[in-house]
Amino acid sequence: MALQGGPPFKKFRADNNGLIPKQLPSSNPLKNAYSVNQLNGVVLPTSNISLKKLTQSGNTCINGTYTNNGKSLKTLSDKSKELMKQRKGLPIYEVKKDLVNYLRKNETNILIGETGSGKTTQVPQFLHEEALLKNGSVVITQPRRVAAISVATRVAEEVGCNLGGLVGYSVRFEEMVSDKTRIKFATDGMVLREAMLDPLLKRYSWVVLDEAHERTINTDILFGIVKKAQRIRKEKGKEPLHILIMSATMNAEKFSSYFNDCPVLMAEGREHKLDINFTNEKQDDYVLSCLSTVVQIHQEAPVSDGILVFLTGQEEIDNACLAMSKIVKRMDSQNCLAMKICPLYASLPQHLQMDVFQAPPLKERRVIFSTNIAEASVTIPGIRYVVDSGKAKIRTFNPSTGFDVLKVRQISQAQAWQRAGRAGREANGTCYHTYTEAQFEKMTMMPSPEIHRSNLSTVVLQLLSVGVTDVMSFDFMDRPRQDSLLKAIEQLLLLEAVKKLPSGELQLTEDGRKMASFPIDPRYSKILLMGPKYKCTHEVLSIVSMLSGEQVLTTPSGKMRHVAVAKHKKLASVEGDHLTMLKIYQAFKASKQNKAWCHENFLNYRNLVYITSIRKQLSELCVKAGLEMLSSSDNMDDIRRCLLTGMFMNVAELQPDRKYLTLAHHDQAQIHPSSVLFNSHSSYVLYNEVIHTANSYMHCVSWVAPEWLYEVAPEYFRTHHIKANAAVYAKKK
Ligand SMILES: Nc1ncnc2c1ncn2[C@@H]1O[C@H](COP(=O)(O)OP(=O)(O)OP(=O)(O)O)[C@@H](O)[C@H]1O
Repeated sequence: MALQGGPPFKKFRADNNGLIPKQLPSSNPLKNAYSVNQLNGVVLPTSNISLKKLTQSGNTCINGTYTNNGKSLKTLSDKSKELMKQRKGLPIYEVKKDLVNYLRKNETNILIGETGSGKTTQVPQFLHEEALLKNGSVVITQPRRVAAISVATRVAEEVGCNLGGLVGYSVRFEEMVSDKTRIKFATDGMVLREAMLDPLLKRYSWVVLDEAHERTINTDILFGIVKKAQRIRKEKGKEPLHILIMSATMNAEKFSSYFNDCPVLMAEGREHKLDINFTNEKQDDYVLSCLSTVVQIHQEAPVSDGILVFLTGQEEIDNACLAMSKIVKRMDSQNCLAMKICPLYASLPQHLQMDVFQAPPLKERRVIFSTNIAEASVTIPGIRYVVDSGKAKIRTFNPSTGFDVLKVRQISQAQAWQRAGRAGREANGTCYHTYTEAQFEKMTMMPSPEIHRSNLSTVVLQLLSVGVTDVMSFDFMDRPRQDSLLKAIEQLLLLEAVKKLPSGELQLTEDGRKMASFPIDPRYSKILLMGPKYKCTHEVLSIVSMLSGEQVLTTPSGKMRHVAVAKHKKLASVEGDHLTMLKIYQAFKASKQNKAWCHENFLNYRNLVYITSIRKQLSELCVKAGLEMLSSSDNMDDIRRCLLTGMFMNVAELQPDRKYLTLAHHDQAQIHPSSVLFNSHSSYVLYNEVIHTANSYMHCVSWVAPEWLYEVAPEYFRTHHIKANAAVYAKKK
């Protein structure tokens, strides 16, 4: 069929004209792509054990009866029998006996196995079945909530229990656990929070740090925490804490050396074949390349074969979904198969995220456009094809502004491999990387540790709350830069979240302890803490929730653009973007969360619903922290004063040339055209972030009075001089 596609479609046409994506040998698709050993870039220490296919232990399911320590538990249903058959087919299951022996022998192990080999779902069950948990339980960390929930759901099914029974999960603001839970999947952030209350992690006999290669901040901190907990438990003669580090793609030598030269176990083999393809030529537009690849697959593959496409962010994904549905409509008229298109990103309401883990539709092809939240750990039913753009939004810290920004960047080889690994899980699979093999070779092997790319104040706060007082000498696997750590400490000192003891050690203040209980930037939690003082807890809760969610204004292109702009203007507040956010949130609540109202006003309904849920969760934490829930809906000044208590480091002053100068770093910046204050010239403004493109733009801006600055943070503004400061200061004196 003829697609009106243009060059990118052509590039992927399988028409033997030299434009077919390069296919690696199918007999051993990994051979010419990359293998675990190559990824390590090192020869593994000789003590490492390669777990080849060995005989099955097979002692957990005898004639359809599930046993634990020889005790018959229950007869398996047909579904469970089928699941048991699937389990036994997994490469990890085949080496169960050997693996369990090694795990029993060593307190710390590293396990490397191909994607889909069964590490995440099987190893925790082995620990339970083989009584390695003793009286404790195992927690398996995941960098993302969607993985924690979906894997827990699968393991509960395999074990034959309800979620929250023997198998449970714990993610931010949501837990499915009970006294019976022995196998718990949790986000790394949740385990870190548990460590704040119980630094020795006493309830666990095993901690499994899964997808360790991702090197999220939380996982990196956990490395140090579990290592220390293991050592102290040993010194105190307490029950040992076993540590297991797992991934398909990791630098084994580095991890082994950090964990006291622990052994590295390698489980070889994969259950299903995976074909890896690269393009022959560089692509100009990765979104278009992904769309054209999907179209090609859609024309050729059976309807039951699902496609998972990796793009970078919400907006791009929403646009890709829209573009795809238009393409399919055109194809429909030419008798093409129907397609169900699903977005998948973190700010999507959870029930929609989990929808993709349901069985795929029968008569439509399912195509999922996802961010990297589906990159590791997950098995999405029906996915046989992966299309990888090679890009992701990656957190980067700008030390001159003090802010983290998400930027579209090239992924690492390890991430490319993880993405490919989402196909070939239930059956043979194929991955199309929409970049050349030469481009792949140039990618870094591993993602750089997030701790090196982020605002460290949250990290320092977390370290202090788990009792690490000498932050500068914490056992980091990759130590953050000294100046970044010092800057983070300085920010926390300014926010009065920490204080310096005469010994030089840092101590959390009462406010700091409360701030650490909020899973948000310390600047935002400080604002919430100050809500009662300015009698506006409710208002700042709404604003902070809006700031923590995704963009709610939708601005279509074309004719409707000016209609949207006019509608948005009606919701604008003259005080600035923060109070505009409040107005929008309040109007949404007043509409009773009405979808049609959102549509009429060009607001993203889904994002507003998500923000409502964030607000609810933060509000519960405020109550837990003992904050008075006060409201001053008519006092706009006090609300901005309160915002300043956390954001006083983000103030800019108008200069005679009508540009602003940030007081923290004396950088020139302009108000971004999307701000309601664009074109206004208030002497002082509060901004949320400065984004550097060709110009430096302040985003999310509100005007503030100079005397408020002095009231809110007198010390800070004594040293960060403002023109009006001298007068105000003199008056106060
Ligand atoms: N929700 C699910 N539905 C169907 N099959 C599943 C599901 N979850 C897991 N599986 C099966 O179990 C296999 C092993 O999954 P598991 O997540 O344990 O592998 P893994 O080795 O941890 O992979 P990765 O390194 O990619 O996280 C999958 O390849 C798939 O065959």
